[in-house]
Amino acid sequence: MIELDEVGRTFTVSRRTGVLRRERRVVHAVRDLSFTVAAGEFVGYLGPNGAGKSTTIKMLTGILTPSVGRVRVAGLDPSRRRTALARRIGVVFGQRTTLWWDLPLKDSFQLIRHLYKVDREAFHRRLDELCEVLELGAFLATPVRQLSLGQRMRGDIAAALLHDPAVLVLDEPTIGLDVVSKAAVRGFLRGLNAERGTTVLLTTHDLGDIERLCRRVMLIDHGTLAFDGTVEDLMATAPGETSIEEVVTRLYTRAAPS
Ligand SMILES: Nc1ncnc2c1ncn2[C@@H]1O[C@H](COP(=O)(O)OP(=O)(O)OP(=O)(O)O)[C@@H](O)[C@H]1O
Repeated sequence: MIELDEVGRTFTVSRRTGVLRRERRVVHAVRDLSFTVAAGEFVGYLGPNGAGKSTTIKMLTGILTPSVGRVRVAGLDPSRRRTALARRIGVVFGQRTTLWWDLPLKDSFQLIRHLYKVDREAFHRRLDELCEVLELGAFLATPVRQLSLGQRMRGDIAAALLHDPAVLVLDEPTIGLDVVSKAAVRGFLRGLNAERGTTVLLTTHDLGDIERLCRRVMLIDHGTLAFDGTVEDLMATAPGETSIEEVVTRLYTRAAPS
């Protein structure tokens, strides 16, 4: 469902070093990154700040084009087939909303139905299901700006799934949520993957998300894949450690590649 083959992405940044002088520097946000995610997998994508996670997600969703290498999502090249891909992928950014701030939640959903050209009957069926499992009923008529963070996040997740995508990419979906809201979001995502077979790629700094949801974990560091395996394999990289926080801290603090 997701394929990356020797993908690299660089950015050129320039900074002023004198009155008339600028220094240009190439940042390798992602380099030589290869992995595949099969249909129905639930994969955690971990890495320290600046490791290259968002850059990867932006390439998967077609926002950024790779500098080198090949990306395929649902068989499509994301940067060339963004419209076709939009029908197959759902994306949730925990730090931003895709909903219309001043509109009631249900109006945002209607706009999304039109944008994605979702058939009216299929839309209402899907919305009813999502309202039930995400418990949206009580605030469907509330403007998004009046929603609590937990309510807004459940609204954003529903919005990403109204067109029933095969792949869901989540960027920190539980950030800032209290324990009850976190448990609700996690329970929903687990059910979505188990019951509908939706492929999920989850980026998070919350290792509780990883422990509770992901069978497989990929860890990116300095733009390259530093680990790919099960949570048990991850724990086995630091024998004697019992907490995932400690194991991940060890991996994050390893020497940077030259
Ligand atoms: N538009 C850009 N221009 C220049 N450098 C960039 C740009 N976007 C990302 N970078 C650099 O690429 C590297 C990877 O950034 P990226 O945002 O992908 O990391 P991340 O793993 O998502 O980090 P975080 O966990 O902090 O969100 C960083 O060194 C960052 O400064």
